[in-house]
Amino acid sequence: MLQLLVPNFPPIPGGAFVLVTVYVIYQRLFHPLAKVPGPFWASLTDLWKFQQLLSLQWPEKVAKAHETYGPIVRLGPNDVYFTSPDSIQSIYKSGRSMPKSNFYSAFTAFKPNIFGMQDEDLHSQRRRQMSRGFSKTGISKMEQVFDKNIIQLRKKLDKCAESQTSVDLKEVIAYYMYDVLGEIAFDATFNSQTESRPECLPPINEHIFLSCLLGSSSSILSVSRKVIHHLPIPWLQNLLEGRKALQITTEKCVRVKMEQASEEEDKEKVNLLDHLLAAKDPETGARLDFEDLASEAFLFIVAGSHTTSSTLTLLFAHLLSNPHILQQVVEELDENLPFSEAAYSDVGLENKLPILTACVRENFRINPVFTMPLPRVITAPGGIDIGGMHIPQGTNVSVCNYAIHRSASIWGPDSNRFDPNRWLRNIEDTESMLNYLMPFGAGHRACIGRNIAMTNIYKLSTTLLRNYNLEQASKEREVKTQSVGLDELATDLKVWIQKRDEGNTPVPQSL
Ligand code: HEM
Repeated sequence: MLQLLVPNFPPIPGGAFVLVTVYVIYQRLFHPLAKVPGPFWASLTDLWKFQQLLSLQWPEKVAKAHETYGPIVRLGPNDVYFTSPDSIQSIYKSGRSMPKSNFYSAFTAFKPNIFGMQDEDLHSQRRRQMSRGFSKTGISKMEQVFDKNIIQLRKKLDKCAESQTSVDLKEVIAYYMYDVLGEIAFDATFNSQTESRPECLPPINEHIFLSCLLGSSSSILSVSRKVIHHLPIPWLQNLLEGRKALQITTEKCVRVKMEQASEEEDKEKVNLLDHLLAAKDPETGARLDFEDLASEAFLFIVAGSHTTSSTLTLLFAHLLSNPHILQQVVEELDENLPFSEAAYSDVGLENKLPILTACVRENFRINPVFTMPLPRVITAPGGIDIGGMHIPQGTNVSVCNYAIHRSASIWGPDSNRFDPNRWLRNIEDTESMLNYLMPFGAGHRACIGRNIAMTNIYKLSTTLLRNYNLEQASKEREVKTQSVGLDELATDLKVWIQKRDEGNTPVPQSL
């Protein structure tokens, strides 16, 4: 009798249809985040994020979603993104009550390192163990490594100037920064400046892209990490091979360093790994094991080299695309720095060079390179209010730095324009704008390598702009980027180089 009343649907698709309908109705109408606006598909599935990452335009897509839906946007079934003015404080500066989400587990290559750790106690212990290496005193001991590598870079530029051949600044800066990182991280000599072959550069993009893709569906991470090895998809296998290659390089460097360290117990600690090799657990006195050391060494390369070289390349790209601003920077350098030093010290440069400083900040604002999601989990049992909306416990919440840096309600209607002058108007505006500038993240998990990055940015930009005339070889003026979670200039940055004589200020052709 029942069979006569119930239509004869094939059992599995029919059941699936009902389940999907119930799921959609729940996510759209009854889920605690149902009222948060956002793209339809994003409220149903993490695949929306996956797809945006695949487009290599993730930060632009997040900014666009904010433009369409407002300062609070649901970009995953359990993910909410913010550009409201209070969001940086609420999400990143609330300490341990907002730990990192499971997204970060996707970055684990050996053990979780300081970047990926979700255990807050372990994180603060590791950060203490590392902090001396990253301090101002620690960095001053690295100065000779920076200078030696700048001199090597200058030799390459001198040759190009003499032979009147163009040079790709993006490439030479990447070689410079990789060599610097190898030395300051664990005394390794990568020789990429000497070899000058793109294959010498580490496959950082592969590792970051793989991690961001896997992390975008963090609830199924333990399964996807295993399954991915068996998927016959060449580009995915390529990403896995990239991560493996990075692991092998790091393992080799750490083993060499460990052997040396056992012979040089009392030697002055200059590189970052030295400090970790000497670190002891405050309670047990135990040293870090090989995997701990390799995890952190892996991170130094991944987090330090490409981020800094991309930032520098983008800074040069913006200056070369805006010749009138470049000229102001060069005039400021001419007034403040003696001619022809091999490499300038960065001490005091930020105050001495307000125009360059404004350009550095504006470059960080318009093109922060660390644009991957930086999600935190709300652990407060009753949830918290952010941007005037109540967000329940267990939700992943993020600020995409690219999106908040482009928010017209914070930066004004010209928020998409590279305009360093916005930093030079008055001190009150500058102080308030700095609260919304977060290229290095914010709060207790913010970048520990910030001073290393800033030292290199100031040293290299002043040294090159004081001693060379640079002119973009291509007529392309628009600075286009692509993102695998870390952003970089989408094209090369070919320039013509001319060595400057004292007092020979460049006159850009387009002026
Ligand atoms: C322009 C260059 C750089 C940028 C834009 C940058 C950006 C960032 C950001 C946004 C974070 C925080 C991520 C989060 O909240 O999850 C971070 C963390 C970190 N960065 Fe950097 N970084 C740069 C250079 C460096 C350098 C040179 C090093 C080291 C050699 C470094 C090492 C680290 C480490 C170890 C962390 C984890 C800190 C922690 O969780 O306590 N970074 N970086």
